[in-house]
Amino acid sequence: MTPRPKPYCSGRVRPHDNTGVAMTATDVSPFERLKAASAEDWRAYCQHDFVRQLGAGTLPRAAFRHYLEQDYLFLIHFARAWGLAVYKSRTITELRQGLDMLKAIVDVELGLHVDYCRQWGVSEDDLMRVPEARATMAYTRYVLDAGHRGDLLDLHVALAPCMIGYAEIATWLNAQPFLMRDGNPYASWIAMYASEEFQDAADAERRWLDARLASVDPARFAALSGTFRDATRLEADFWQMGLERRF
Ligand SMILES: Cc1ncc(CO)c(N)n1
Repeated sequence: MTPRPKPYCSGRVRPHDNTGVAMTATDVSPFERLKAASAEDWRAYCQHDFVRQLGAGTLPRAAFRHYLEQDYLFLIHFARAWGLAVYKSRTITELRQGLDMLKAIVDVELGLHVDYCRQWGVSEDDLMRVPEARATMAYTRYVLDAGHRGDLLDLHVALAPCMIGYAEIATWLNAQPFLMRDGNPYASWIAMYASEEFQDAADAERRWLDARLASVDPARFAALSGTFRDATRLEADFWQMGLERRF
């Protein structure tokens, strides 16, 4: 049951050049500083019990199914967020980047998610009738509002816990001693986010953020840190919603 990796990174998506930033071995990249400013929240999200149980293979199937159903609704709003990124674009390069992501989610990823849900006993009809959980509303609408209020950088920062977080979670899980390596029912989920394609997309996003964050002043950085922290806490709530099968 190995779904194909999600096609996040199409050929035309190119990260911005980062050569204007002088890096030495001791420098911490701007994105790492953003994470460090919310270190405890970031850890609570990436090492959440849902994630640990998924890695250990002990997560109740009903919790995973509930998560998958809500993630379908999440993906619809995620696509809208990239539509908003298109709208908020000021250059053709930015516009293409948003459009490529929007197309990848709508044309391919949502279809793959539906196929994947079917393997877990959830049909497309079921998915279309799923009531939206409050944690799903909170997270997705928060991201969209951050984009509406702000500019493209605010929107990308709100999306960073999702794109970069899942990549880091998969990498972290694969390095844990508690990982169930044989017969883990969630192996294909981990493999999808550990895939080169998803990791490359997350790297491109890190580079884009590093380039943009390098030129912001401290007040703006503090405001963006607030957005990043909020989005990170809402991602943690999304795991908790899955774990407790809450609406
Ligand atoms: C809630 C959530 N966050 C991030 C991702 C990664 O795309 C996802 N599929 N769902």
